[in-house]
Amino acid sequence: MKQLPQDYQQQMKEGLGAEYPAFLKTYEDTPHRGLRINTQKITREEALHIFPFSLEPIPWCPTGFFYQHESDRPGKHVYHAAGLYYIQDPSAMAPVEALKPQPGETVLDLCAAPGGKTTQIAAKMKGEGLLIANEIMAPRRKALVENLERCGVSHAIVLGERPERLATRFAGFFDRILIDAPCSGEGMFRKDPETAERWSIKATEQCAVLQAEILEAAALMLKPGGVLVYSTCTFNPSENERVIGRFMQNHPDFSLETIPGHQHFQPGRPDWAGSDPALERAARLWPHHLRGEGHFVARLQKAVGPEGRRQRPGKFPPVHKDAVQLFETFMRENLKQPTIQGPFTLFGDHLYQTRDDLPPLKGIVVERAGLHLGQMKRSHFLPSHAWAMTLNPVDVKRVLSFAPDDPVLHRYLMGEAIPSSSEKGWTLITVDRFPLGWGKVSNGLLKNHLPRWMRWDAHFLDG
Ligand SMILES: C[S@@+](CC[C@H](N)C(=O)[O-])C[C@H]1O[C@@H](n2cnc3c(N)ncnc32)[C@H](O)[C@@H]1O
Repeated sequence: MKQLPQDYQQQMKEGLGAEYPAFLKTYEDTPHRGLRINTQKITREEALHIFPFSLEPIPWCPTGFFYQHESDRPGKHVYHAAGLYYIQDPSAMAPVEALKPQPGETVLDLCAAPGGKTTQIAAKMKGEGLLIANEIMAPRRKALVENLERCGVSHAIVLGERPERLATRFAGFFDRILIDAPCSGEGMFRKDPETAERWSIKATEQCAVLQAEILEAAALMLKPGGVLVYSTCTFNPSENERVIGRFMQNHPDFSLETIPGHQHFQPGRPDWAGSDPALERAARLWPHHLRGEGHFVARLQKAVGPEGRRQRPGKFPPVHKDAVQLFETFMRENLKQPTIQGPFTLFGDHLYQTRDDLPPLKGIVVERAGLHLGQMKRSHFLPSHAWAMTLNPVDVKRVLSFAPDDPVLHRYLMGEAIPSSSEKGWTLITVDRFPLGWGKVSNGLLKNHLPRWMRWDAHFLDG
């Protein structure tokens, strides 16, 4: 890797003292690679049985595994397109393990794109409860939506707001909140050397101001008794212990908890923040102590107390009954039994399954009001990719299933139409029993309905 910024080296040397040479040496090593099994689609046991990769458990995440980058290439396997796993830095799996979201809860992922941690939360919630994924940057939101679709997440709403604006609607609303904060990214210099080029002491100070603002907004949105996890991928104490230390001083109703799995990590460093010894309960993930990049994780609990008054639920635009009828006709014609009930809402001509227990969202950027079901055309309904990825093939009338290495399946993934003698109509394409997308059969040909972002280009499998 290129030269590390001088100021950065100096800062790490002063902080780490005798440990510094071991830390510096990690920049000569190849980063470790991880994937996380998406247990919303496949059990850990079945995954370990069918995945053709050499996997080794990641000690701090039961669904996480190290893989061999050169020989495995999991990003190029059909099972990736089917959302059976998410490729994620091993250390980045720690914050959601610390958050411990449960099925049925109301959870906010406040800085969500590209969705590594949102999909991890979703798997833990097993599709039950409400998951709000917020991402302020529009292009990053697109990647977030695509990852949620690929992983078959059905119970998420995607918003795109500044945290303080969200706090005006969601006061005291969430059981758990994750802040995977924007940061100076020092922990990623090895994996992503460009982050080092953007680094400066001034940038770390600006990040610290932003992080404190985000924490304040999140604190307002947490229910009494709720849990908040704050994480960064930087080593800088000004963005870690100092942000949390100041927050704790100003919020005596919050306590710092030892994170689950703490034994795998190093303690937080109150001595670097001139602050509360309780900061040792936070965790530092160091590349010279474990097989992963640099991370910081702190878990805070809000004291139990009376719940404040919630805003009355808002209403999404109503859906004309003709639109619902068109969708129900589609379900009757193509599914063995209806799998979706309302409430529904329409954004333009796009139909969503949404919720009726949300606060009013007028004026808030809503990227996805729930599960995107499809598009209403004049006389028919065009089903969405997002919905296909949540379906259980046993509920679908026409299914075309392929083995992972079938060349015809690879042509489908490249966006081609494929010959088919199957019955006419909408058909769910699967690899083994896992959905990949829609096709529509007529006149001996299956027309391809994969969205562009899902399609492999001609060189995808090269190299
Ligand atoms: C570390 S990344 C999140 C990674 C993500 N949690 C994951 O696991 O895939 C931080 C995110 O915070 C977003 N962000 C930037 N400024 C923000 C702000 N003022 N408030 C909230 N989020 C912000 C960035 O766009 C970025 O996507």
